Amino acid sequence: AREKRKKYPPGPPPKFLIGNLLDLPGKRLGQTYLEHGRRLGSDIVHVSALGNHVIVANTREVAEELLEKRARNSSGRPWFAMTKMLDWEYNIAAMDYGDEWRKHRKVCQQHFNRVAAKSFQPIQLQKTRRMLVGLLRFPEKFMLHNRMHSLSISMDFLFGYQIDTLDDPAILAANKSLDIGNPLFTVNGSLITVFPFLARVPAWVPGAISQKRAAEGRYWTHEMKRIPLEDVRRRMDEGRATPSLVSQLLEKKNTVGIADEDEQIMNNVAFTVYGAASDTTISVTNTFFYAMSLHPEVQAKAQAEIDRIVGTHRLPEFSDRSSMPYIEAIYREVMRYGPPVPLGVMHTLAEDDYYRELSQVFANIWAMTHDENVYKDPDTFNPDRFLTEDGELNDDDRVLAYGFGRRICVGKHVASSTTWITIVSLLACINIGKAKDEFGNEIEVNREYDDDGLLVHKQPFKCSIVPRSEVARKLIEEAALN
Ligand code: HEM
Repeated sequence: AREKRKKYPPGPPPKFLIGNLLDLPGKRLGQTYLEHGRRLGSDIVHVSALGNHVIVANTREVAEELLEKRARNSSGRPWFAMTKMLDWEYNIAAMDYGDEWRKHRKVCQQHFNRVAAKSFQPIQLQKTRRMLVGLLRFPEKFMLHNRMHSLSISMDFLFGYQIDTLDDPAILAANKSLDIGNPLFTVNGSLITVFPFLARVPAWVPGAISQKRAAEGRYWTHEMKRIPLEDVRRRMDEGRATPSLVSQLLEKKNTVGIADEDEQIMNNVAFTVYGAASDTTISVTNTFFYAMSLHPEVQAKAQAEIDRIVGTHRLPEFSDRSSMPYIEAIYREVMRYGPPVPLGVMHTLAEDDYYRELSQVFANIWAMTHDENVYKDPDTFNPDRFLTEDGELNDDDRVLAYGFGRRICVGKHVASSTTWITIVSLLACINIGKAKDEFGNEIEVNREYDDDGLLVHKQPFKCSIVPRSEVARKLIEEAALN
């Protein structure tokens, strides 16, 4: 046993059986593991509990070595007893490395690669303009508009499903299902839930899911799948379906016919993406609102670039993207400053590769994007760090927030264009600043984030949102008519 122990990198001392479980907070894990690493003088940290091992890679070099150079042995996901109990086997992010995953990933690549992802641009543009209208009418509800925005984009391209309210039953079901399933993907989750006799993990153990909660999870997962599928089928029968990934597949099924397996794969892609695409993008856009409310100087510089390239008499289009390095730098900086999945998603390190026993590796994306040796003053929001002295983009173009290796986010081109068009359209039309109280005093912005161990979200905060000019207001109103 001593031999084995020696093979693991350093970590906080484990307690008998429960190991490090009770030492580990459920929040701010990026920071916690970075601090452990610093204290131990190591860029890899090891924690264990109940016979499960987790390795956290704190630097980009270690993550690239383990998850990219050794990708053949580090592209799996653990077998979760809970995945089955929650009926989460549809979820591509949770599938182990193998043929099943490969087939699903291939379909994702076909639809979400850099070129194919362009077909979603009309939807992204239309929904972004709708968000602008919402902000004009109810600016204080910016976080709700942001949620609607992100969800309505993916539900539209996946199912042609239109969302008009956040009380939409498909959205409620997805939220409930994800609330129960997401904790599996956290460090604490992987320390306990890969445990085959999960049912015996007592309910007081952080992250344990009771049988009752699992049953609830199954119910909501079922609803989350049923509602949009029934909707798209009904609209097709009535001849009023708009083109979407699922409707195109059903169309093909009704004409030339397709294998049941292909239908199942497409459905799984749609169900997975509706979870994977929304909360992540929502988190990024809220971080953008937050950063803008604190940095009027960044906003002014961005608006000068927009006015120079786009002018003030039309709204930005995707074709403007490559002409605006400063906006691109803001996109990169938002992703660096507030990576929505700070510890990424675990990869299983196959036996006999690096360490003797099976373990899960997490890439500490937060630590990498806040590494002082790479990013000076990492806690300061500063897009200039992505520009050269003459204002061109520098070569730091890898967005680490999308993860690593063969499991890297397969939706990164979709995510990038949704985020970009949102950022540039908001900057073009509105000014974001600190809100004022009834006496005209600025209200301090709440800086805290909520954190469920997988995703981080800005806590609600107040900011002021006003049209940049009368011309901008008119542009938004005209866009609403299209
Ligand atoms: C800013 C938004 C987004 C961020 C920050 C993000 C981040 C991530 C991360 C960190 C992973 C895990 C990578 C790893 O295991 O190393 C992931 C996986 C995934 N993402 Fe995204 N994502 C975003 C948006 C999207 C969108 C828009 C889609 C779909 C169109 C998507 C689909 C997926 C899928 C299907 C997986 C699972 C891939 C697999 O396990 O093979 N994501 N994402």
